[in-house]
Amino acid sequence: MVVETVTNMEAAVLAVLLFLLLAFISDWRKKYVQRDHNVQSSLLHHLHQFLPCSSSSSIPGPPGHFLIGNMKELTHDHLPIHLTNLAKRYGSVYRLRCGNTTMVVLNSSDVIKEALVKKWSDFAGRPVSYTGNIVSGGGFSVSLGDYSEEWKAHRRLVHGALQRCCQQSLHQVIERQALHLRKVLMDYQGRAVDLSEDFTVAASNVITTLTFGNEYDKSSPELQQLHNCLNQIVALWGSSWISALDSFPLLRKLPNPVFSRLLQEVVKRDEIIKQHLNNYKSQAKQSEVDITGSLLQSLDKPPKKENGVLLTDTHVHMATVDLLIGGTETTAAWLNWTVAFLLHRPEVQTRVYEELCTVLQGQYPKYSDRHRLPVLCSLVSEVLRLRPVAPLAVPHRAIRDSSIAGYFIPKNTVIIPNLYGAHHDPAVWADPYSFRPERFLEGGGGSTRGLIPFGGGARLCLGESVAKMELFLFTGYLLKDFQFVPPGSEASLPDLRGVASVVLKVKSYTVVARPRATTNP
Ligand code: HEM
Repeated sequence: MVVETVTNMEAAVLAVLLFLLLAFISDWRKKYVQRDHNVQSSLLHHLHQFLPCSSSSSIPGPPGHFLIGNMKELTHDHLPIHLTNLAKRYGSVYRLRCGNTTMVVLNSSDVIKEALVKKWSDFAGRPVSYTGNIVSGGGFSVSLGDYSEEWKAHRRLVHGALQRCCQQSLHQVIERQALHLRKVLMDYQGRAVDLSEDFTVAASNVITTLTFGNEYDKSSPELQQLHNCLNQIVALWGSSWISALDSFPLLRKLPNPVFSRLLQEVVKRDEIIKQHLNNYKSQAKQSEVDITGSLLQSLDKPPKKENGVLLTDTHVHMATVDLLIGGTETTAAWLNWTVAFLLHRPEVQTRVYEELCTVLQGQYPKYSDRHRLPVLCSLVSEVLRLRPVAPLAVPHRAIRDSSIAGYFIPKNTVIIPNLYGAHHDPAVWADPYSFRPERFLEGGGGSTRGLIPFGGGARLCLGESVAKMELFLFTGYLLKDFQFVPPGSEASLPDLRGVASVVLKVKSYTVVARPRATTNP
């Protein structure tokens, strides 16, 4: 015990010295958010050398290096692919150690469902951290808040508001944005363009309409400010300069401009959201079909206490942050992937278009038409399978001792559900790396039962119903009116490997949206 304390102290002192050294020799004041990943990785790599490794367990896993454990495995630029490759050697459940933290990576839909769905109450926690606490406004967010009575009441409140709005207003809101997107594409008049920003604006407008009662133009300074701020927070929080603070508390006493910047962005975020919510409250049009209206009205209704938990404006505030962050980049990335895959297999586009023409005879699809449009649905499912946009979900934490696939999992183990790996499991999917939507059609051999793009159990994506309606309607509207073609030769086809961060995105590419002959200008 004494030896361990001394070792920890030495490690902390060495870490501080190393941190200072690295801080001075690198030009870290410049562009520290976008700066190269290698410098950050090497910082963590060095710092983690000084952490003690925990004792071995029977769960298989790659051998750890002296002092740094398996840190190197986590610094790969495409982590989901790397973790999936490790599963080929170590099986569908393996462990990685980083400092004092043991992570268990789950790589098949069976083991992920065992943990997240069957044993949901054992694995519903989130890892608690110093910086996570700051980003989540003191643990008040649904996505990062740890499992507790308060968290349950909060999630239930937001879930209820989303359900009401799905039933009453969501369809209309998405239709409006899909028509707006159609106009934006028409205005490009067949020029080759990168559509990623237009997809982001469309997805974001669905959420801002539901939360603030407002939609924005691509050029709107308010929208730019909101997106920049939220994207900065996600990028800064993911940087190693920040995660080092969680592992090495002593570093919190040192000046850290990246951390100061994170604090500033969080303050800015909170000001923006507060202002929008205040504007919303002063509007005459607030109603129960908006998420915010619904949330606020729930707070106003006595009793405010759910199971002894008092929900406040802060919960509404953080729920808005959750929905904006969770509901914008994910949906937008999925739309961008869909067009990218369609450029590689244009005959799939033709099949969807023919189905839309035959079944709907010139009308736009309604969500209730989905049972009559199996080809369109198969496209949605296949893109969700091949490129689950949240490829490693959000880490879970074991809140008590438990087991997965017969392995003992001690309390506080961090669980990484590798959704990307599960969706490429050759035991479940024939030819798993190929884009073949037809696998989901009758006789195609694939089943949506193997899909888990939204996670599962207590932490199932809160926006699953919103997202499913968006993916179906946006794709149906776009493919009814446009044929997507590459701007030039085969060489201009998008790179399908992707860039993996919290969200798995396609590398930027350009495309021509050619109006169909049947499309009215
Ligand atoms: C293609 C679209 C989307 C995908 C693939 C997706 C996927 C996911 C995944 C995998 C998780 C983590 C689940 C876990 O921890 O096990 C998650 C969480 C979450 N998502 Fe989504 N999501 C999408 C769209 C949305 C939308 C549109 C919203 C909001 C309207 C949203 C809000 C959230 C929230 C709030 C959480 C945190 C839930 C919690 O911790 O309890 N997501 N999502």
